[in-house]
Amino acid sequence: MIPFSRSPAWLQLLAHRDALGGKTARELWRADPARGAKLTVGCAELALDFSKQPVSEETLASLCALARERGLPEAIAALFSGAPVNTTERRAALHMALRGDEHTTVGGVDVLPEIQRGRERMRMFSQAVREGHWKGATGAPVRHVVGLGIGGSSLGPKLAAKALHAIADGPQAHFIENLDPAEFDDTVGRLDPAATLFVIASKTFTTEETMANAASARAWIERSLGPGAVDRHFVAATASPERATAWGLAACNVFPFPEWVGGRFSLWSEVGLPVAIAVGMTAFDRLLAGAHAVDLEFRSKPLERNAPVLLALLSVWNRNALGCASHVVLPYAARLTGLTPYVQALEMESNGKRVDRDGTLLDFATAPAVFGGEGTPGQHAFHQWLHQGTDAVSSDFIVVARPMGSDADRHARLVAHAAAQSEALMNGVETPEPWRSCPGGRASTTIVMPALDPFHLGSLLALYEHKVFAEGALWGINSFDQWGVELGKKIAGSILPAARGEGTAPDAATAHLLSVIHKLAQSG
Ligand SMILES: O=P(O)(O)OC[C@H]1O[C@H](O)[C@H](O)[C@@H](O)[C@@H]1O
Repeated sequence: MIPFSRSPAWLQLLAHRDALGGKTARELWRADPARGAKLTVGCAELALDFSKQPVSEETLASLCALARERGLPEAIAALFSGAPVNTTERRAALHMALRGDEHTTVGGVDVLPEIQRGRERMRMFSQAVREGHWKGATGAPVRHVVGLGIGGSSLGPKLAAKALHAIADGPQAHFIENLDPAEFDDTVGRLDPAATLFVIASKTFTTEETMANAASARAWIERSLGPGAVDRHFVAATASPERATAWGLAACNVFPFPEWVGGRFSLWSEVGLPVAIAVGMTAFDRLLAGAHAVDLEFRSKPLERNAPVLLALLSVWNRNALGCASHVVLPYAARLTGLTPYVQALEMESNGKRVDRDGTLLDFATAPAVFGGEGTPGQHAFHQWLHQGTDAVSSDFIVVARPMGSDADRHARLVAHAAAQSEALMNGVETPEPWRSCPGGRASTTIVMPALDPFHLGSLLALYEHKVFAEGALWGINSFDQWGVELGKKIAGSILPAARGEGTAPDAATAHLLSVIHKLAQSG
């Protein structure tokens, strides 16, 4: 395939950009006051307002031509077919199958029966825990469920548990990710072991942080309830069930999920168990249904009205034509605080790549740095950089239409701030005092959710998943592997003896750093 940077449709887009002559969304709005309706697209029950992006209808048409030239419709079809689109690991990426009821084959095997079995086991187990039929070793019902996982095995459940707090009527969900034992101590310090259930979520069941936290949790349970208590206080969600049983879990406490579920796409699988326990399986089903509704649209809607595709095309436009090296995700909802790290992992692990699917070094930029955080607190922290910093940046605002708390007026104020920020970023302001002036011309999309509930949350997350896949397909990269994270893990292993003070560091720079750390450790 011709590299993205040399594809004729892209070269045409660059010429179109030059012809636009830096026209901003503000100028485009002046020229066409009906632009709002034309550039607002529905996605399941979400609405995406693209009208503050510096694009004309012609730009969007050319971007869609780029998508066709890059084979995006074929890539979407391949994704849904169960083909091994994750080429370096020779795996399908079929997380969509977890939220639908279609027969899809992977390697000649229909995956639906296995998925339905898994969903049924989740339903029965979460119900038993929520209704108090599943009891701890002392006979006490579960009041706290603690997810032990990291990365893809934690970000999704953690985000969803917090986002759905308003309907969480089961045991309280907690999450421990860090290798730093302080997080473990601080979390379990407030819990009663007799009423605590741990869900070890790890696709590989080898990840250092998760296994360290699982070992600490087992010691904590055994210390107060005895060695026999493990069976009543631990379950696992994993694609390596044999490792989980080798760890000491009864086979009936292991909830396996298939290899073709990528870590950062695993919320929809048994990894979502802490969420199902906290909000109930009916609500979890709605989360799946909301995501499924987006899957259907992504698969079948024309590119011109296909929201994940348009998000991806605009991202490529901002990144490669307009030079935005960073992208901010700004949910105006306190309960959506987990969205930014979730999207960050999705985008940066999937598309933070420097070679294409054939291994050829790329000569164009890929994933932007993603950061951000909830509005309005971010307005008092990093938004200054958005308004007056020297770098080009694009933004996603996420607004919930219906009030989330008890005070409707405060919700109106929250909405006003979200709208004000995107307007200020687009329009800027010119004043005689240069330090007050804001240049404007910053691109943003606003995603409106009718309500913060399971269905719309599912839709929002699937929207981002498919955006990231489409973007990777346009660039010609494999969005489903993450080899870059392995190097640091390997080096940490070789440094560990020296970090413990029991060996020599593998290189001079590390030896120096460890000596500084060890010296300060002893100084207290
Ligand atoms: O689920 P696990 O096998 O424990 O993996 C947890 C996480 O760690 C890895 O290093 C990857 O970077 C993530 O994509 C993955 O989700």
